[in-house]
Amino acid sequence: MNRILEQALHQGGQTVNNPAQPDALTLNGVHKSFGSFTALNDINLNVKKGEFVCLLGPSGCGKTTLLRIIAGLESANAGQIVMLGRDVTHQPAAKRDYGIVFQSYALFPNLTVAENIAYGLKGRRQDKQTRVTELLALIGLSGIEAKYPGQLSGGQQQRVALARALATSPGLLLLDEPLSALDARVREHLRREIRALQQRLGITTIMVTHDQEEALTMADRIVVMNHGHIEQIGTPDDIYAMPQSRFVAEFVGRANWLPGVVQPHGTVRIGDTQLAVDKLPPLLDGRSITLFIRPEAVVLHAHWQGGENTVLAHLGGVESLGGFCRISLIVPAMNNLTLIADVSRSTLAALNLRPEQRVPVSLPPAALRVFTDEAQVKA
Ligand SMILES: Nc1ncnc2c1ncn2[C@@H]1O[C@H](COP(=O)(O)OP(=O)(O)OP(=O)(O)O)[C@@H](O)[C@H]1O
Repeated sequence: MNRILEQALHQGGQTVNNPAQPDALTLNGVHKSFGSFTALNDINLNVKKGEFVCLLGPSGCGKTTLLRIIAGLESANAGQIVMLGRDVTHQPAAKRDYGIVFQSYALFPNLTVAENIAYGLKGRRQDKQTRVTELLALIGLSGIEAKYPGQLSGGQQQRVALARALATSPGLLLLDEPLSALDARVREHLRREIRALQQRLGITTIMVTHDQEEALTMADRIVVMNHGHIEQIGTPDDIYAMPQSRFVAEFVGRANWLPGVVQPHGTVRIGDTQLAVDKLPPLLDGRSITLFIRPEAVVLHAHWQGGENTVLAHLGGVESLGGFCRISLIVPAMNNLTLIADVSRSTLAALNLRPEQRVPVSLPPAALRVFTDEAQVKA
């Protein structure tokens, strides 16, 4: 029997799901208020074993509060928390099987690396030493047992904090913005390391972040939060390509928003331009809607060839963003609307753009999504 499940049954935890295949974590209707302020409202989430889930959202959206509720460091006002089939809603933190890493390194400064890692371990001294050696090898820092946290870099301290969180082989790893105090280069490196380690160990992980790039590159699934509720749960691809709300579309990646009116024959009119849209939802005739398209889906042409959804634009500006370029374009036939297009450096070179030039621009019908008010409308 699974060690954690066995432990759960010994502890007398209530088995809620099918014990043969329980999810690593289930949240049912979690609610949290601080006085009259609602920090979390009706949070429902299932996390499968071995999954890496990111809680992503702007400052104050409730992601840390949710992580703390999962950890038992904060209590919910309503709802249920189930870990591996065991209802832990009313269990204290010490009875929940997880390791946690916080943003600030939270290592004991007066203890050595070995003592920090072994802090939560029980058993014989020799066994602890073996485990510490094992964990230091796992995080690529063998041989630093005797050092103190103050003698380590920020990235090294976070890796030690990670080793400490993994020391008891917990069923769940909770990470609260573990990389945000580090500089960009170390952050990127550690991102890859943490993800590789998580996959190697197959440990279910929930990470809080406000950094969309971190979530998109690390997570199996992303939970996008806003004002205490979940806006969308999906894979990074889903979240990026099929945002269900305007909030998600704007928080994750860049977007062009084009206000238009749906025409009876199934196109969308913006100024003097009629745009074809794949899967235009029915029942919208005559309604004002907003079209959404990602900047990299906008296609620029070196020469006018006409074609569907192709218009001429004035070049507004070109911004170099390292690996790619962001081009702003003003479209007279679409109420002088400004479009943003992201293109590779080689595409830009091939286009050979000149300031006075009119650039043919296509908006592929398959890349256009229809939003009314705040939500995406699907056909
Ligand atoms: N102990 C508390 N007492 C009162 N309000 C709180 C408390 N803890 C959190 N809040 C409020 O609840 C909201 C959510 O806070 P939380 O820390 O979960 O947000 P967050 O999404 O993690 O943001 P950040 O990235 O800035 O940490 C915030 O408005 C915060 O001010």
